[in-house]
Amino acid sequence: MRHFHTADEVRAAEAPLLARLPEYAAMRRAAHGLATVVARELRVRTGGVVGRRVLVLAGSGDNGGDALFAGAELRGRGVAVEALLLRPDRAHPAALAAFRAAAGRVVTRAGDPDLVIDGIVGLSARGSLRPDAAAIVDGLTAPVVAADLPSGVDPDTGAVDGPAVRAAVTVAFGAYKPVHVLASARCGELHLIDIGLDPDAATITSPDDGEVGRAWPVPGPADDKYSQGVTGIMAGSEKYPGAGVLCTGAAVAATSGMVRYVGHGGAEVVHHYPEVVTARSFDEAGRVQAWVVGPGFGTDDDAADRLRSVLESDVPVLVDADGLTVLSQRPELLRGRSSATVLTPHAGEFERLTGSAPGPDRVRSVRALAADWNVTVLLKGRATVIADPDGTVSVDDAGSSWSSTAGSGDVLSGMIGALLAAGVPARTAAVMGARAHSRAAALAATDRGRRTAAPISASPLLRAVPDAVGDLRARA
Ligand SMILES: NC(=O)C1=CN([C@@H]2O[C@H](COP(=O)(O)OP(=O)(O)OC[C@H]3O[C@@H](n4cnc5c(N)ncnc54)[C@H](O)[C@@H]3O)[C@@H](O)[C@H]2O)[C@@H](O)CC1
Ligand SMILES: [K+]
Repeated sequence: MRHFHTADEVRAAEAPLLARLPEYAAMRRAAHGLATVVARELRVRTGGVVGRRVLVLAGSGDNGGDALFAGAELRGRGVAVEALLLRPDRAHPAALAAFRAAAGRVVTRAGDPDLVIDGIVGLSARGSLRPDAAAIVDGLTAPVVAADLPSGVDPDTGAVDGPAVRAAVTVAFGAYKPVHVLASARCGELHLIDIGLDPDAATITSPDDGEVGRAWPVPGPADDKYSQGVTGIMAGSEKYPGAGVLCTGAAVAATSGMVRYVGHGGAEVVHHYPEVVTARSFDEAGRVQAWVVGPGFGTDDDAADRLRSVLESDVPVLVDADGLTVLSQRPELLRGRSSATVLTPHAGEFERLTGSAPGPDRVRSVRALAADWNVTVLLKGRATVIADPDGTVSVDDAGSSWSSTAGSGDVLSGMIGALLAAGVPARTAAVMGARAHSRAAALAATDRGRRTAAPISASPLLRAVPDAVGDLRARA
């Protein structure tokens, strides 16, 4: 499990550490880790360390101090290090003294370095890069190694509302911060340096692939089709039969139990998946352990009646797509639910549900909806944010955007529905489904082996689900 600590959580954990250690010891540990990573990057990228050129961009706080201390250490390893001080009058005094003592040069122009260390701003960052820093960063061509986090990106929300650093590598000090999962594309390759920080458990986490693989339900010796969970799918319509096919197919692929389909697209579904049992109505469906309701099933009064029937049942229900539109008009349908409810909106559906877009602080917005409506919410995105009503948040970083394609959400909801039917708790099911879904998208984009990825649609994504689950289980 990876934990992502907010700036306040890191500061709370920093206080006892700083009280215990000699002055600058924590910074020196951070700087040593940073210098080690930079030296490794120089070796990989240029074939050596001695005589290579590194530019340190140092702001006015401890983040600049870390970068200058690292610059001093790299000087000791024979690197030609220059430092550009964004606020020369406020540069970290001890770190600047160490840098000068190591014969580091302070310059006023960026030059032509092999690598850049971004020590402009760290945990105390507010807003995007200021114009002077933005102009310098804009002119860089060398790869950037960010100290703690890429400057200009909000540490707690990952929001970028103006110029910001795009790092090739980020070296996190003491703990991962939310920016590292919410804006992973800005961070590049991540390294964590142990500086002796021992923070409490974070409220934002992300499971490892191995944990997802270990928890994936597979049939045991005593299992039969019913004991592994029966998933009910209410999706698709005469107008949109594809949503029913994709959603049902994903439930079939995700676990080994049984899938029932209810709706107007039964013939299409059975044509693709003969193992699916169909019914015309909810009342005729038979026993189901979790429902997925909404993809492509319409938003009229009939759809609302069907949604009501499902929500009145006492099993977990996932509401997606058209189901969310209906719910946004009739939130009272959730009243009295005795079992878990999972809502899986994209940003537009989120706005329909709450009246406002998720905004820059996606974690806060998702938490608020989950608490207000007493549901588990999964907000889709490159970083998918999942919150329980008690405020616990999991984030799945897809690592790519190949799944941004029509019908991909229907696949996701079918997979999560099957996990719910297998008895996996709501937030865990959502985060496991999201992880397998992003893995399947990445596998499909490379056709499970092609060297260069290419765009995909939802059908190859769905076909890659068993390989994705197998991959995750292999990491268990
Ligand atoms: N306290 C410690 O002993 C440790 C601190 N660490 C480092 O300290 C960093 C935090 O340092 P600080 O709290 O001094 O603050 P920062 O270095 O993050 O920021 C310094 C100052 O920059 C200004 N600033 C804010 N947003 C800005 C922006 N967008 N553009 C330009 N300037 C901006 C603010 O005045 C802020 O106080 C961490 O990220 C980490 O790198 C690590 O060395 C670990 C140990
Ligand atoms: K930084």
